[in-house]
Amino acid sequence: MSVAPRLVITSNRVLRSPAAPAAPGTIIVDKATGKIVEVLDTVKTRQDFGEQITHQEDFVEAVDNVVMPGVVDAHVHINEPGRTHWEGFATATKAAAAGGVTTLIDMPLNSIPPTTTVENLHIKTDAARGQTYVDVGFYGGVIPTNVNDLIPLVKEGVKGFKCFMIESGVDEFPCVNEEEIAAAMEKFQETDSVFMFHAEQDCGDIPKPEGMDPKDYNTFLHQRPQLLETNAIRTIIKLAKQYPKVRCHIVHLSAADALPMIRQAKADGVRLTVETCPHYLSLNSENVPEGATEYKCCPPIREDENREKLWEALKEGTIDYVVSDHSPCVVELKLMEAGDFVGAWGGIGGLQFGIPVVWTEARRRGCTIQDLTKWQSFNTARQVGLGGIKGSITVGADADFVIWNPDETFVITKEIIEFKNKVTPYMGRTLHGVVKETFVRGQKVWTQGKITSEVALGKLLL
Ligand SMILES: NC(=O)NC(NC(N)=O)C(=O)[O-]
Ligand SMILES: [Zn+2]
Ligand SMILES: [Zn+2]
Repeated sequence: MSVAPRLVITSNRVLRSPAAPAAPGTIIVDKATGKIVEVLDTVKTRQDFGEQITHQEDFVEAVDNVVMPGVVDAHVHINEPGRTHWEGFATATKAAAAGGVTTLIDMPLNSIPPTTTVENLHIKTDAARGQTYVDVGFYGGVIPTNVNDLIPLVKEGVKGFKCFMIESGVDEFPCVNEEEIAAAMEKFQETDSVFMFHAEQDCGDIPKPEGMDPKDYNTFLHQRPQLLETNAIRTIIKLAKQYPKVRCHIVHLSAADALPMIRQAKADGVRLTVETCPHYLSLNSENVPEGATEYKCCPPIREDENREKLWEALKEGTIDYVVSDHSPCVVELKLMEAGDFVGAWGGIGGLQFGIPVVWTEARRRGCTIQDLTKWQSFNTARQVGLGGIKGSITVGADADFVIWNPDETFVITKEIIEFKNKVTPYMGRTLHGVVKETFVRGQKVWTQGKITSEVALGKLLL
């Protein structure tokens, strides 16, 4: 009688889902399908599995390291094709694997062409195929001219749509006005697709930075006040009420001033979800060094007091989850030598460091690994329609795991960064939370600081 080969992982700290704390467990995976077939609540031994273990490395004893559902990073800019020198599929997904991210969802802009038509989506997926070390899904974009492309993109399997309410930073992806948003909502109300907003809206109230020092972070902060975010979010909530069937989502929330409005909208039953990012939860404007443009992103990193309010909102569930918004560019466009905050590209490189950046802050606020799983794996998976498949360790789900040590620290250096352009505001920081091994559908893709799969086995999720 032949036995089905298994991968077995044991640990004293298995975190199955946000519903229960870490506890001893044994996870049994069918190697043929990459699915979890059984989860036991005791730590078994190698002998318990006999011939079901065909290779020594298929029995993994994590001991006191945490075994958690792989992170689902639902907001990443991979700029291939067209701007592959900014970021490509191979480098981005290696960085993901290194950071315990087993699924990422790619944003529709910064690659050329942007993902705004079915044809463009195919150009994107052709570029991705065979290059990804983790699983990758795709968002479509809403721009002024593609209202008739939206439903076809939904049918192709995009995981949602992003639009901008202010210039996006790239010419190929223009922003939309209220009328154009409403026209897109007409389409989306027949679907379950999520409509995501870059929520900054200029109602003629941006002060010009004239006479201000471009190397001073406050000059940039002054140009992107909280008001832009509250303007946009007020508009989004108004439109969401007009189209109550449409799932609306605010990406990368930075402005705590918008929280009362969001709380009220959620209490009123508006279909609204909200994300924030590790940089808004860990960095503050008071500590941005002069000319340090690696900190520039839109909306901006704000004051420490604002950051604490974001933490409160995350803990209470007003903010639903945390994503990287990894949006890098080539070093030159960061204008680091000039230290010009006004002219530099806005976007932060941070994929790979989501777990340690959030965990380092979370642990000193009394949050748990359960919370982290909810914010970075469970809720994000559910958001993009992958609940039950990704984001939890449960029978029938994909065997996507990150094994990590929450108590160990490490230092971020250029040498350990896997993403293409080694620019990040976290450089030199000592963080808690060391990723040891990453598994995607039962295959070990990362161990001991290295990629372990010789071929890129990531799946495109369409
Ligand atoms: N063009 C961009 O990638 N923009 C991104 N830039 C940031 N966040 O600074 C974003 O998500 O808006
Ligand atoms: Zn954005
Ligand atoms: Zn983004």
